[in-house]
Amino acid sequence: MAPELVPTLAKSGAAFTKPATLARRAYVTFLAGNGDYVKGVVGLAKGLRKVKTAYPLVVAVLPDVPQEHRNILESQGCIVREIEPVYPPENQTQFAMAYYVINYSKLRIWEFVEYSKMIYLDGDIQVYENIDHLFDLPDGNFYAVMDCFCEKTWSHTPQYKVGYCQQCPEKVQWPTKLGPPPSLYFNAGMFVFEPSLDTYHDLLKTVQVTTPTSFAEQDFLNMYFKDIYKPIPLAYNLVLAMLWRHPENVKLDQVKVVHYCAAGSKPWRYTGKEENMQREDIKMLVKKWWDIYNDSSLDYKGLSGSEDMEPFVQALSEVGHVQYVTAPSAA
Ligand SMILES: O=c1ccn([C@@H]2O[C@H](COP(=O)(O)OP(=O)(O)O)[C@@H](O)[C@H]2O)c(=O)[nH]1
Ligand SMILES: OC[C@H]1O[C@H](O[C@@H]2[C@@H](O)[C@H](O)[C@@H](O)[C@H](O)[C@@H]2O)[C@H](O)[C@@H](O)[C@H]1O
Ligand SMILES: [Mn+2]
Repeated sequence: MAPELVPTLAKSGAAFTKPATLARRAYVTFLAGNGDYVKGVVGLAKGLRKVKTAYPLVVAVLPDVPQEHRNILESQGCIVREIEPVYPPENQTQFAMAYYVINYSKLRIWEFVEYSKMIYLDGDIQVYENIDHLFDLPDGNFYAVMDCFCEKTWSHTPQYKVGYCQQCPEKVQWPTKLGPPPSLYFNAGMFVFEPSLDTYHDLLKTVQVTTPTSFAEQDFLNMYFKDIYKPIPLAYNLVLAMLWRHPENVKLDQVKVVHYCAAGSKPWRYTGKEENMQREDIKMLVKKWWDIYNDSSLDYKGLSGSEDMEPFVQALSEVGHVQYVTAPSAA
């Protein structure tokens, strides 16, 4: 049964179109376990509300996410969808982080075909400026931001060993003796994609015949979407290590999305003890995350709380399954 669509009324007013012609778009994130990542997802839900996105946030939860956490997410206006885990084939691979094995379950989001276009965001991401315009990128491609190969987590790779990084390909040339340089490689913490059952079934079939590698489903997605991957600017997914690895590529005041993936940078676990965690920019970004997380004015107020919701909209929303799309206000 299609999930209850939680209408989000954009400040620009809402236009109604018949369900058949809805622009079915949503943000989606992934939550596993009964630990503290739920704080990341609550922060993300509040951050998206703060930037007045016109679209809902779907949370794909593994069965081990407790009901209490699901209730918290629903109380924050999220659409909670339970998914089954996806396990890679038995293997001897040493993942860069042991828990990365659970990230293969992200692949279930291709099954969410009630949406025509989705933006995936890790739970350790925060959106500080509206990025709804990314939904208008041309269909048929996979959009994401290029990653960096300079962190120790990459020390097992040939590019790290020769000092090559796609973020500065002119600095250390890719040695021709190693063949062609690696294809452009994206960080899988944020991407724009189109759910499709054909793609979904092919992904799951391909995973079972693909030897896992250290960055788990990120490596897999890069291999799978290599031919249709289109890089988008770093402003849409600032992998924090870029601040010390490639500062020349970062214009922090233009960054719209921050990915708290550097060791020790998860705001809800931040102690400041790890390498680079005492940097002023890191401390500022962690505070920025907490300011949103702690801002009760950003809590979801449900339908009754949307005082600017016209009575007509209120009545319609009570029949459920209505998704609002933004439209230029008449004024
Ligand atoms: O215990 C966990 C580990 C990961 N995740 C989800 O999986 C994503 C990817 O893991 P993580 O962001 O820790 O990887 P990183 O980007 O730091 O390498 C997280 O953002 C969460 O959305 C989760 O829900 N519970
Ligand atoms: O399971 C593999 C993970 O791989 C990625 O994280 C890594 C990777 O980007 C490295 O390149 C960075 O060096 C590292 O810091 C970062 O944590 C995704 O962000 C995450 O969602 C997930 O897919
Ligand atoms: Mn992440």
